[in-house]
Amino acid sequence: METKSENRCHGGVQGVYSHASQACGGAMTFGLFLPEEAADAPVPLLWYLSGLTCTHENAMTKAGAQAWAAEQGIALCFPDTSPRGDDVADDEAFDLGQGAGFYVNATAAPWAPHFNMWDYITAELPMLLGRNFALDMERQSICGHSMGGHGALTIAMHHPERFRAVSAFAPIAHPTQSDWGRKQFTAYLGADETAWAAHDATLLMRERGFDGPVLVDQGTDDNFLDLLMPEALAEAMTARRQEGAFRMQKGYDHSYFFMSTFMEEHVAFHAEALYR
Ligand SMILES: N[C@@H](CCC(=O)N[C@@H](CSC=O)C(=O)NCC(=O)O)C(=O)O
Repeated sequence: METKSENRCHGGVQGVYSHASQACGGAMTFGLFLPEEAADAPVPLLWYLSGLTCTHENAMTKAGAQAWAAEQGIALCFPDTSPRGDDVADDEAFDLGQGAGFYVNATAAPWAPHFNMWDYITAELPMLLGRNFALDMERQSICGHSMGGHGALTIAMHHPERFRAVSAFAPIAHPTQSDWGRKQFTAYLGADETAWAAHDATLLMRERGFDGPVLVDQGTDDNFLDLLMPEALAEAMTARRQEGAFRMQKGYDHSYFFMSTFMEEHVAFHAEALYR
């Protein structure tokens, strides 16, 4: 692992690190914020999964999460959203290929050799973090935005034993029925739609739900509402009687102004679950 940068931040350290990833077949970069408490003992970890076009840097520099994580004594991990590099497949569109890994393991050409973000986020990166930093991996929680909200919800519902809580900002809520999902699943997973269901938050909510609290915030003025399909997830949460809250926030759009507004509440929500 290589340290790219470390900056003092809200009494702790905001680091950026790169490492050779087996899952993604090349170098991957991530951001990790450690609060000052990590100097003395392992601290709980909150994952933040980012959306389309993002690297590890967008949320790290625009969401304002470190202030609230420092207050709660929680670490934050900001992974990249896809494998990168000249030898990695890509597409001209911003919503496919590099910057758009969709948190799945690709099985179809030309994506399969590198696009294994599911394994990267659920297996390889947690192992690396646990071995190299003062993190209490028995206390993890996960959140994300848009494509990252989809990733956070689907990963949490597949790993309820690992994550104490899950939250999402404007998640891609029903990707098997949206052009943000159908296009990428066809490319990464192939045309057989039975392989897609495991990566649809609404279908997973209907089928199994999450064994812990769920918080979803969605802006009413989001320019991508038709693609996100929040109503499907809200309906599934209600039908399952899922513990949690689904909030429509008046006037907010899809930008980081939205996330930074509600980040304090999301971090506090996770802190409550992590310190219970
Ligand atoms: N460039 C695109 C819009 C891309 C966009 O809005 N990306 C969002 C995530 S969307 C769902 O996953 C984002 O987080 N962008 C990074 C940022 O720093 O805002 C277009 O022009 O339509």
